Amino acid sequence: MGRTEPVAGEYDAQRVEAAVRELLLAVGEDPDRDGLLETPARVARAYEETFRGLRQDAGDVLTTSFDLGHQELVLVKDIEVYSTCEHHLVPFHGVAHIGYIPGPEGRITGLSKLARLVDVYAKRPQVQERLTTQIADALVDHLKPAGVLVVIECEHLCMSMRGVRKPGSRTVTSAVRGQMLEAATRAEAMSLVLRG
Ligand SMILES: Nc1nc2c(ncn2[C@@H]2O[C@H](COP(=O)(O)OP(=O)(O)OP(=O)(O)O)[C@@H](O)[C@H]2O)c(=O)[nH]1
Ligand SMILES: [Zn+2]
Repeated sequence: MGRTEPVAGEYDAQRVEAAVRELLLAVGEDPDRDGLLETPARVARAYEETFRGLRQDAGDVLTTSFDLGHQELVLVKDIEVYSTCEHHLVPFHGVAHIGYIPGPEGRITGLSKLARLVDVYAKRPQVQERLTTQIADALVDHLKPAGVLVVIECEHLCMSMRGVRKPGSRTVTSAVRGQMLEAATRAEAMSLVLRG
């Protein structure tokens, strides 16, 4: 079912731990001081979660689908997104709005599965554009919907806490597929997304 995605290798916690120790040394810290002793192991545990999506694909989460014969828009708004910018390895975070119109086969997925799908792609080194299109394409592949709209709004900490230092700016990306490309349908979905 769906297109095959590259599956990452096993998560190597020991290697992450060694790399974090090396990183601390490289920035001039002492990884053997009291407060940092457990940090490499802690970061290794945390990164397992932060990058868990590398070892998952959409088929792992879009497991439940039902045939309800409903062929109108389904929109889930304000799904929290925490991802990691692949350029600086710092977080970007915000919300995703996912809308789809079931296809003639009428397949509907559980609402929670849409939020899980966001995490499959967010829990990887990412750029926001790719995150957006991967979610849309996964829905197309797995649910065969008549149309899909994915809108993501995020603040990138690489732009807030360092570099250009512009806290509060939000980046909005969208991916639109199928019937949702039609002006009236898209306008209806977007007005629901923007309605706060
Ligand atoms: N298109 C896109 N750009 C991103 C994303 N996350 C971070 N970036 C940008 O990636 C760019 C990397 O630019 P570089 O010039 O290689 O890196 P840099 O010297 O650290 O750049 P500054 O952030 O401007 O200090 C920056 O402009 C970031 O704002 C994203 O999700 N999408
Ligand atoms: Zn960045």
